[in-house]
Amino acid sequence: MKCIEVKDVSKFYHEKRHNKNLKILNGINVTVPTGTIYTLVGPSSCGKTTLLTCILGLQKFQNGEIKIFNRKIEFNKTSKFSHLIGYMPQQKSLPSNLTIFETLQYFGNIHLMNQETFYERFEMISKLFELPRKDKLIKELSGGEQRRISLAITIIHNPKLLILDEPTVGVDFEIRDKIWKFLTTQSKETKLTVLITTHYLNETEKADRCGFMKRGVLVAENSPNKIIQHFCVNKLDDAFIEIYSNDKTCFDDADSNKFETFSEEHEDLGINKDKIMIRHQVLKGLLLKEWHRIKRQKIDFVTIFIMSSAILGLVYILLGSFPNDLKVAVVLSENLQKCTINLNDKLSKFELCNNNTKLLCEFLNQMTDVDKIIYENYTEANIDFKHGTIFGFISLGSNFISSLIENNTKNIEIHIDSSKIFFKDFVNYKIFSTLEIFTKILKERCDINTNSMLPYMQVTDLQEISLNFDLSKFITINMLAMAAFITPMIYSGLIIYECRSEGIWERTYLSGVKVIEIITAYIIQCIFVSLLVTVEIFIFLIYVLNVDVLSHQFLIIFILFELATLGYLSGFLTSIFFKTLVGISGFCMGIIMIQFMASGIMWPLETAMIYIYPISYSSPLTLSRQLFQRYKAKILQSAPKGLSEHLKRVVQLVKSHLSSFHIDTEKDVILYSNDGAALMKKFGFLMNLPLHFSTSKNCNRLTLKRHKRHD
Ligand SMILES: Nc1ncnc2c1ncn2[C@@H]1O[C@H](COP(=O)(O)OP(=O)(O)OP(=O)(O)O)[C@@H](O)[C@H]1O
Repeated sequence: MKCIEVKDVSKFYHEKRHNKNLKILNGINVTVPTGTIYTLVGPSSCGKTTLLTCILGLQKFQNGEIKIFNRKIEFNKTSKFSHLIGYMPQQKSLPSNLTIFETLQYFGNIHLMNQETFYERFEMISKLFELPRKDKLIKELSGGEQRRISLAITIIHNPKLLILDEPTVGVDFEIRDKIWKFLTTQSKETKLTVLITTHYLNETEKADRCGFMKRGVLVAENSPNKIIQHFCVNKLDDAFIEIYSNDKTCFDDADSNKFETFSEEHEDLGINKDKIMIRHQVLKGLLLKEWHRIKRQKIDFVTIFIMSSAILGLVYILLGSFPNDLKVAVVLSENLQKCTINLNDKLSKFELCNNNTKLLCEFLNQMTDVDKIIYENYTEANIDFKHGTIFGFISLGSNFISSLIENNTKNIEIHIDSSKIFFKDFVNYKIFSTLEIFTKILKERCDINTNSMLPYMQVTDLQEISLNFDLSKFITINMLAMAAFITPMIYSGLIIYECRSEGIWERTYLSGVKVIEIITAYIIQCIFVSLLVTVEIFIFLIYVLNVDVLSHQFLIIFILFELATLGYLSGFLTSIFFKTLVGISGFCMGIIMIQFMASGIMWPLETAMIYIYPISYSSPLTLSRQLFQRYKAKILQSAPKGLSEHLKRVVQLVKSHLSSFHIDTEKDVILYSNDGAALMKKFGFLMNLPLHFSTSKNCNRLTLKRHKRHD
């Protein structure tokens, strides 16, 4: 009976660079009878591994025919033989973070072994190959130990055919002897067929037949003894020299003819006719392996997952807050330089109101949160401003106070670095609010009529006074989406890379695991990871950041989950298209950055050119943003600093003048008064301020409408 039959097989690789075909196998004929050990020898690169992978259906070949168990082999369709074949590749192909037991259990599961048989085989193999303690991690084993584990995997399911690619490399003499004893007894007692490649010719002598390959051609095939006799030498080593140095051949056709042709008997070997689409035990094996991996890499796993919360935490800490200690120069004319900034003295009305220097000091005192640097000289301040060492400067003339009261703005000059857009707004805001407080002081403490001062604020250099510093609100929804997307993407991309680089997939596939089973296992992992990220972000939002998710919890959960799933799938697809770590991580970063830019997180999309829109609208982040918008979901930081602070001040100001008022930080600001004319006189200036409000007047009501925001 022939177990393997290779007839006239040729294979070449197309070399793109040289545009020519590189022939690796050239009309190879190999016959391996059932119950025999066949060694394939030959110099490095002669095509031994290529032949084995063609036999296993892992590689395509251009000409010829290969049969195993009387069945024609087709590329990528060997799963029906999986339980009959054990393949040990040249690379170790082991999951480095699993223990010896877990590794063998994984292969036991995907081979559908029942528990009892598995434990029996495990004990037997452990003794036979003198395996280390079963709870030792694969990565902790020596090279020789790992080879033994690799061989143990190959035979755990008691296959009928073993295809071993240099199994004894790096294995000590004693164990090598044991392995060969095992192979020879098994071939005799259980009709095990073994096709083995090796560079050790002394091993070859123990085989029933051996084939010598040279540059893709089988140049000799016979039993070791017959080859020795044929060349009239004492050892195979000498025959090897005759074959390779002197270009001699040795075939004995009679030998192969003595084996019977294929019979229907092979049908009884139990060709896999499994019709179940997803086998429970296989799925369990796949998931268990991933679970063990997560367990072993828990620090990496937790670190990746904490990233989501860390991103959000940083957004809340860093964005939307006021900048600290921005250097702002204050140029004071000579007679005002005596002013000390930290003047906190409780001054009497007379001392304060009749002394411009004191009033100025009070004015500067009100300008908090900026680092005020006093300059004596306008030119010096201007030079420093141009060099960028100070962010802006205010030059106050000698009669600044009186001119302020008289509504004469010539005595104040404000320069702000507008290239730093957020800071510009902040400094504008600071100056505006300082003036606002200052006018209040003048009014309340000095009884100075400040009404005439109010219009002053319209004519200063403060072109764009943004009262709204709740930047975090705009960014948070996007960041939330980003955080949910990033972690699963990176996780799935890297996990798949790790599996592939370990070489586990090839072995898993050869063990008969179906693509649908692998996909199902990934979907389950995807759901698990996405749920984890969703729950993590949701808990972080509510319990750590104290974010009010209002009544849109389910929408937020849905969007987070959907984004995490899309992130996971993106990582999965990335790792399919890119084979290297650099490719996967680079592409993941690229996708993240593209989404970051194109989804309007960084800058409103309305400003983008129209051809960016397709990219933008294909981004999951844009879609989720739109969902938020559509359902008017609100995610508010517990205390959006800028807006609420400012509005509180406006409220105070308004309160002191108006009979009733209604204000809501999210809605329009509506000011009511019994006297419409007085209302407009006192607060008409608000209409001219280019705030984030637009205004409309209606008799006794002044409405400050919030502009539509991009989020
Ligand atoms: N994907 C590929 N593309 C191009 N050439 C390849 C590819 N895979 C293998 N080869 C070439 O095919 C030849 C045979 O490789 P193969 O691995 O079969 O050799 P081998 O006899 O098993 O060598 P060794 O004993 O060193 O393992 C080598 O020259 C190798 O460079």
